[in-house]
Amino acid sequence: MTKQTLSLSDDLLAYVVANGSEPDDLVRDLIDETARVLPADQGMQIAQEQAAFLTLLTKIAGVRTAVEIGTFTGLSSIAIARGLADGGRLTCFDISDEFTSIARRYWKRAGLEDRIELRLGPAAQTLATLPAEPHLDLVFIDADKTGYLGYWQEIVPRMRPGGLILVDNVLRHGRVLDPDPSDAATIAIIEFNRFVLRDDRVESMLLPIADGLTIARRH
Ligand SMILES: C[S@@+](CC[C@H](N)C(=O)[O-])C[C@H]1O[C@@H](n2cnc3c(N)ncnc32)[C@H](O)[C@@H]1O
Repeated sequence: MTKQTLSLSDDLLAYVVANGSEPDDLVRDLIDETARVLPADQGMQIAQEQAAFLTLLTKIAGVRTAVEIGTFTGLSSIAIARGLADGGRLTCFDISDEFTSIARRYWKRAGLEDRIELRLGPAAQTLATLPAEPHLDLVFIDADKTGYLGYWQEIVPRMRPGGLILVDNVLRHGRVLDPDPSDAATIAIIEFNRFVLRDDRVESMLLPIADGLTIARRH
């Protein structure tokens, strides 16, 4: 028995993906196109095992109303939209028309365009256009790291009891351990993680998947 999460070699990660997270042709094309067209930004895309996890979790939770903050070229939005219950809807927030024009093309190809709505603009402002009452079943936060705490504060009151909030990159590739971090994103994530831990509106844990994924359930 081991008490420690394995650190994955490339081969072991490939095994993990091959055993349950293998992308289909559409997702493979999206990953390839993102790498070809946006080589400097491709690292922003979620990992394949995270995509599979998002789809499964969305199904398990019977999600009907979902929000994503940070869409990029569309991998996580496709993963969530594929898991939605019948009649379910995903609203995506992003600031980039360039990145999301690729996402929109793949939503159409996947037959998901009727389930997904895109709202362009800085999420700090556009999130305020959501109804104020608790109505969200699942939210995925994966945009600018310095904005996380503000997005959290907008989102938590809008979650239904039992609703799930997922937050990506909460380990900053290990930089959260830096005793004197110099980059604003890492400082913001350390503060964000501390805040979530003490937020008694939710029960949460930090999953060591990819670059760290917080999963929180609204009381
Ligand atoms: C890490 S990427 C998202 C990756 C995406 N979830 C995926 O699976 O491919 C971050 C995204 O956040 C967007 N973004 C950055 N700042 C933003 C802001 N202030 N408001 C809304 N979106 C923002 C960027 O345009 C980018 O597409």
